[in-house]
Parts: sequence; structure tokens; C-alpha cells
Amino acid sequence: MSGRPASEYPSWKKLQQTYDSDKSKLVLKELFAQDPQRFAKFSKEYVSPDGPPVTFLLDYSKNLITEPILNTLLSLAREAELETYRDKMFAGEHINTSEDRAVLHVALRNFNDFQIQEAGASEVQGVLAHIKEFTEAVRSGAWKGYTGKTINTIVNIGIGGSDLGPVMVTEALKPYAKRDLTAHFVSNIDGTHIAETLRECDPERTLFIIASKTFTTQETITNAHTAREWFLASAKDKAHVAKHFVALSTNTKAVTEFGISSTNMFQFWDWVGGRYSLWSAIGLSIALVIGYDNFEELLKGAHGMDKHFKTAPLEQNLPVLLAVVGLWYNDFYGAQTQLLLPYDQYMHKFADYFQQGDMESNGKFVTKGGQRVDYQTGPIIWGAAGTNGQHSFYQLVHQGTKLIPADFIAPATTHNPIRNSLHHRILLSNFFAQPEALAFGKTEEEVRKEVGPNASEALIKSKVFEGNRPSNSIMFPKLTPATLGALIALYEHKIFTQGVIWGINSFDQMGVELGKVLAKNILAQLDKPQDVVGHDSSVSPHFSLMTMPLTCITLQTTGVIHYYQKHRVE
Ligand SMILES: O=P(O)(O)OC[C@H]1O[C@@](O)(CO)[C@@H](O)[C@@H]1O
Repeated sequence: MSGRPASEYPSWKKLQQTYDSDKSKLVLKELFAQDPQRFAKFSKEYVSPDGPPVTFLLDYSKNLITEPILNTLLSLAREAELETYRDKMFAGEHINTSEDRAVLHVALRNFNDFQIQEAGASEVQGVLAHIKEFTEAVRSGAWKGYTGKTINTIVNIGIGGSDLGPVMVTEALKPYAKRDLTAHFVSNIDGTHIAETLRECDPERTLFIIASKTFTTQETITNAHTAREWFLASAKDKAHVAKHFVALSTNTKAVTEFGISSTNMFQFWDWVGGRYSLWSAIGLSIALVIGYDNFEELLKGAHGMDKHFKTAPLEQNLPVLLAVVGLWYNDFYGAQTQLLLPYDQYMHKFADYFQQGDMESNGKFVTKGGQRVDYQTGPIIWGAAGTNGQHSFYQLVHQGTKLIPADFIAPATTHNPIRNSLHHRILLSNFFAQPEALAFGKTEEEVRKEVGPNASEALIKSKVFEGNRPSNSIMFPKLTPATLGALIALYEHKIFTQGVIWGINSFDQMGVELGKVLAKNILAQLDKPQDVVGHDSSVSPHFSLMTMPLTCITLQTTGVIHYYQKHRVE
């Protein structure tokens, strides 16, 4: 039952017993030697059920699992009623219980396969039509700026889910980009971000996209006002704002108060989570860069994966397989992180994107029922494009003391077959080699043969690779919009699956609020030293006493602010 602590499930207890009794027997080198069919048993090919053709291979054979272990992991998913909660999500039930909202990013790419009863779901096609019309007008030059020039630059102003998805997708699908339309993404409140961007912009030819689900996010609204001031310094007449500012939001009132007309607003709904919103109006910058048709291919690729997730038996269900294998390491092997390693430079922002997608979804410590969990929930997501990571953190991954499960992702064919695809062959040789090195390592005996009789014992020991480090490999023919859509949806549904098993609400984000409130308090006190009244129990006497002496806490917090006030140069 969703919201139940995962550790109460019978299969959880069985997995713990299995781990305690069998972990030393789970040696990949031996598992492969014992079963020549291991790859066949622990790999699956995804083929899109319809829509644009998408296929990819998931090789999960280099994992510390056996068939009995995998079966128990799948039983755990069944005991958590995964399929029931999956169907509730698709049906539009309010599974985001703390905010009483549906979770319907699948409705944004539905193309009429799923019957979804939720206010707004029937309006999706209308918004997509508006996106199509607008992006075609801008890309064709029909949309003109206030001096009659065409738009050659877009600036998306947003943060978190209103930034990371558009950034990741426009980078990943750069081969499909309109090369004479420059896209910038401003997210940070640090004035440097917008200052450096505006240096690149011509006010007569720049379109600003204010992307914010709530239209209240301090960074975004501040940057939006700065952009408008900068624009009006040239354009002068406020009437010209309409030609250079559009808004993506659920908050029509705040959008019009800002000065953007509702005709220049692309709407979405409260059942679109920020970190699941690139499929919505938030994807406007994507459609501008790659064109509406390719944006629709992205949606259709994700839709195919939605249908797979909704219908495939759990043992054939790729998001579920990724989820339960990841949970095995996270909750029984004590792995704290999960690596995402795209061997494709275009996908260099993939891990960044899923830092929010996974960690803001599953970084929770209480179940939906309000019970503090007694197990690990969301992993720390990190990664980099291969082969760069190999020259950065792979030392720790190979010979460190931490278990770090890794997902390797790569296209069989590159968009840039320069030098007869020499570069791509070298890239893929590393893509294939790294999981092998992690899994099988190098024994002391092999090292001794390599270094010869005169090597010190210390040197020999330092060259041993213990191996037995697990990984998944995902390979697809080529990185197309539909393939990317399917990959993103694959990981979205993996996140969903893990959240259901852990009994947590993957769709609110209470954890981002406290810092914002404290920052607003501090902002009001930064001008003069006498304004600084501390930001803890000294401010609100009824604040529960902390263990440290009050003056110490106040001095500690205030001291830094006083240092700032002493050293700042305005
Ligand atoms: O789109 P918006 O409402 O401006 O929110 C931006 C981001 O801020 C949050 O941290 C929530 O405050 C993310 O969940 C969200 O994607």
C-alpha cells in the first residue's frame, strides 16, 4: 500500500536476509562463468509500441543479482502495489497527496491513448497548437520585433524545472537546431548570469521567455524585471514588450500583472510538476530551437515509453527493472549515489537534469503517512559525459571504497562521423571497456605478471582492481528526438517506481522552502550592521532553544553578514 514503510514488506525482509547470507557469493566474474546465458537473461530490448520508431537495448547483466534476487525485488514492487499506483497516476488520481494534486506529465504527451479525467488535460492539444503556431512564426521570420526585424535570439528566464529540461534537451538535440537562432538560458539570481547574457543580445531581435510555473520564484521574477528594464532602455515604449516577452506559467494573474498579455502566455496546469514540465509549455524554447515537429517527436517518444511502462509485465518493464536494481544497491548494499554516464557529448547535461528529477522527487525522509523512514530513500545523482569522467572521478569509481552503481548510455551511430567515425569508435571502445573493468577488475596475480618480480608489494596492491562493481548499459541506434523522449520517460518512471516502493510522495518539494524564507528575512537586514538582528532563536524568542549558546549562534550567523557589510563595494 503506498505510504507504507518499505521495510515492512515481506520481500524487503527476505532481501535483507538474502543480502546478509549471499552478498559474498555475488561475484560477477563467477556469475558470468556459471551461466553463459547471463546476458540473454539480464538484457532487454525496448521497441516502441507505435509512433516514431524507437529502440534501445538495456543490458543489466553486470549487476549483483541472480534470478531469485530479481524475482524478490519484483515481488517487493508488487507488495508495494506498484501497478495500482501506476494506474492511479495515469488515471489522474491525486497521488500527490500533500498538495492534493494529480501527477500527469503523461497527459502532456498523451496523443489520445489514455482517457484522463482532469481539468486541463483536454486543453493540452490547444496549448500545443499555440506552441506550433508561435514557434513557426518566429522561426519563419513572420514574427517581427518592434523595429520590424526578425528574432535571432531567445532568452529563456527560469530556474529548476523551468530551466534544466530545456537546457538538457536543446543541448542533446543540437543536431536538429535552427543554427541561426541563438538560445540563452538565464537561471541564477547572480546578476552575472543575466549581465553576461544581455551582452550577447540585440534588443531589436531578442525574444524573452519568462518560464515559471508559479510565476513567483524570486530568481526568475527578478531576472524578468531586469530583462524588461534592459529592453525598455532601448525600446522605450511599453507597447513593444508584447513583441519581445512571452510567459510560460499556470499563474495567469501574475503574468498579466508583470505586463505580459494572456495572448502571449502559454499555459500549463498544477498537475505538471516543475521537474516533469519540459513536455509542457515550458518546452517552448525547445520547440523554438528544434522546431515543433521535432518537439512533437520528443513527446511521442516519451509516450511510447509511457505505454510500455503502463502495460509491460513487471519482469519485462524497463523502468521497473532499472528501479528495483537501483534500490537493491541503495537499500541493501548501502550505495549512496547513482552515476549517469552518457557517452555522447550532446547529452552532457543529462545527469544535471536528473539531479533535480530524481533528488527533488525522492529526497524525502517521511512516508506519505508521515512516518520517518528507517531505510535509505533517493540516491545522490551525479555524472558527466564520457570520456571526460574517466579523467576526473573514475579513479574513485574503480578503486575507491564506495559502491557506485553506474548507468552507461551511448548511441551506436554518431551525428558527427568525422574521420570515418574514428572519434566515435574510440568513444565507444571506452563505453564498452569501463563496465567490463568495473565488473571484472584485475587480480593481484594478473598485476604481478604485469609488473614483474622487482615491484614492491605496495605497488602491486595499488594496481589491483577488485572489480565486482555493477553497471547498466543502454545503447540505441542514434540520438533522435523520439529516442531522447523515451530515455527521459524511462528514468521518470524509474523514479516513480522507487518512490512508490519507499512509500514517499515523489511529487512535492517541501525541502526547498525553508532556505527561501530565511533568505528573504536576511535580505531585509543586509544594508546596515544595526539591521542585523540574527536569524535564529534571537529573532523569535519563542524559537526552541538550540544546544549552542544563543550568542554563539547569533554571532556565528551575524558575523559573516557583518564581514560582508564591511568588505562589500557597491
Ligand atoms: O517554475 P517555478 O514555479 O518558477 O519553479 C522553479 C523551480 O523551483 C522549485 O525549486 C520549487 O520552488 C522547483 O521545484 C521548480 O522547478
